[in-house]
Amino acid sequence: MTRNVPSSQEPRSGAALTLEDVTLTYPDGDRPLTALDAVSLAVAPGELVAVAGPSGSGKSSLLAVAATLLRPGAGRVTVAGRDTARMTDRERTALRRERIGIVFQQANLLPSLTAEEQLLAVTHLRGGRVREARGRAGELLESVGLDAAKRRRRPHRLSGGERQRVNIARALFGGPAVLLVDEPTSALDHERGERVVELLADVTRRHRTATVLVTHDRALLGRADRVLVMRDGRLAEA
Ligand SMILES: Nc1ncnc2c1ncn2[C@@H]1O[C@H](COP(=O)(O)OP(=O)(O)OP(=O)(O)O)[C@@H](O)[C@H]1O
Repeated sequence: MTRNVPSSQEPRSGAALTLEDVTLTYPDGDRPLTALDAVSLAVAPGELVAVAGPSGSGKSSLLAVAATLLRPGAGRVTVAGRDTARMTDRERTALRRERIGIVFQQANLLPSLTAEEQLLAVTHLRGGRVREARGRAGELLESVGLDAAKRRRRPHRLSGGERQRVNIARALFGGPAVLLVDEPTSALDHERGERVVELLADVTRRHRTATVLVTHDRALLGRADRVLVMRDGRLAEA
């Protein structure tokens, strides 16, 4: 279902994620390579924005800047209303942990932990109470479609799609304002890929995350509220 979300790329007040005129260059011999060229984007809570575009066009760079993993050479990135350039490294790390959920292509799950423990490890890292977190971990895994038996399985006993569901539940566990997803279906067949994108649309609405989904797969774009295309480091409406 497409919802009535303003289609402007201009940063709006109330957006959970904004990029304003963001430029990113990588060193490349004598001439720096411009991976992001004056990119602006605003994503509202509960909105799913898909970014398509050819290989090497800058999609992963966009996610890395939004995740505050790379600092732009120019422009501004705000997350949950905070200007990330004005933060110390420590504050940025805390912001990333607490407000940003990241889902990469491969579900980077720890082989020795059960699905439930993958989520609880996040609590442990943050110094939270594992006992209280257990109920929430169970609920989240249930909500992404893992029943009680599967929640007790280690990754090698889960399917690729189920592993990606655990990955999504883990990214949601801390209650992020922003969810950044890079090619989540690249290791899945088409039908499983579609179901994972359906799930992303669903969690975006239920958890009110500002979600950016990078995908090569044009067939998956129909689930997004907005589709943008990256070409040579520039972002445009599809
Ligand atoms: N660490 C780096 N150092 C130098 N150049 C880089 C680096 N990372 C990416 N690039 C270059 O920046 C450009 C954008 O790369 P990016 O990975 O963002 O593209 P992409 O659209 O995500 O590609 P793909 O769909 O193949 O993953 C490409 O020309 C790439 O070669």
